Amino acid sequence: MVLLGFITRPPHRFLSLLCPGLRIPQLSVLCAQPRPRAMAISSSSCELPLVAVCQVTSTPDKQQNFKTCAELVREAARLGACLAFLPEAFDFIARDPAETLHLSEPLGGKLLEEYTQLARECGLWLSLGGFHERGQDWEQTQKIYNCHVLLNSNGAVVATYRKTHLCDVEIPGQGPMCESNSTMPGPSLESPVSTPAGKIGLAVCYDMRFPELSLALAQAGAEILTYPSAFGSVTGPAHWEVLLRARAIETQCYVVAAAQCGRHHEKRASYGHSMVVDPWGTVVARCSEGPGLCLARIDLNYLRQLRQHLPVFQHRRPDLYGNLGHPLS
Ligand SMILES: O=C(O)CNC(=O)[C@H](CS)NC(=O)CCC(=O)C(=O)O
Repeated sequence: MVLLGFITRPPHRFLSLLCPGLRIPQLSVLCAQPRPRAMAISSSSCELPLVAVCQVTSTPDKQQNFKTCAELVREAARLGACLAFLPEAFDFIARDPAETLHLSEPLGGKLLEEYTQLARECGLWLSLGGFHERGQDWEQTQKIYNCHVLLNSNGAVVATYRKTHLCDVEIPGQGPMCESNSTMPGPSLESPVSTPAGKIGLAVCYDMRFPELSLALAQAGAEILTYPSAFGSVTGPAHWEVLLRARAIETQCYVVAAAQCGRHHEKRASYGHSMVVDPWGTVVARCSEGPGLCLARIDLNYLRQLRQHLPVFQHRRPDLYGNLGHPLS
């Protein structure tokens, strides 16, 4: 007999963990609870789209960074992923703003061309989480954008989002960050984009601290929120997972966060712990400290059921606090 019932706890679909940086043999199942029968009949897990999250330690060496990212993307494709996510600054992390500007390229430059070839070769979509982009106003401003670029499996640019909240902060113990020294804030949000894994809302790193942005993306139809990041080593342990899980729970979206990890150069290190969070707030895949890959299946039926059972978007009171997160552009 098949029991169709209320979902009493999040049904965990295929959850595997792959971190080549670790010594322990990988491909462990993160959550041991069996899937409720009612969910098992709604969709077979191997038909669900698989996404891969890549964790790297970018340095100022662009060619080496490309090699590392390309290896992970090829591995993601071999494992059956339809979409691979790379972190903020996947192209490079420089030692100072002058070097950042020097190493930056336009979207039509050589590096993006290499990623176009890679997407085509592997036949998967790529979220390039934070490209140091020389925009159209480069000649006047001599500043760049922190641009999240989405490529389809033909290597075509299907969307770009330029980070709107710049990280100008001074956290004791972490060293000052002043992104606006080299970077211009993006002018607008980007409507969620249809991909083989679901509708993706684009953001970058520090943007995750602004729930207004995630609400705007969710209200515009996002099913997956993406926060490619290079989180610091002090804010990381304190805030990273809490913020990502909060964004997932309150928007009822999957959250995919590819992260930088380890030491980039003598002055800078990142926290790592890339993860995928499901709309219930469960971390369904995660990397550890080192470079590597983790994978998760995206179950949009589960997302829709959860939104029916817990209809927070129908319970909002914009009459009390305004229509936060509206409109998109
Ligand atoms: O510098 C580059 O090349 C790319 N940009 C970044 O790495 C940015 C600005 S320095 N990092 C963050 O936003 C970290 C946010 C953070 O750590 C937090 O919100 O706690």
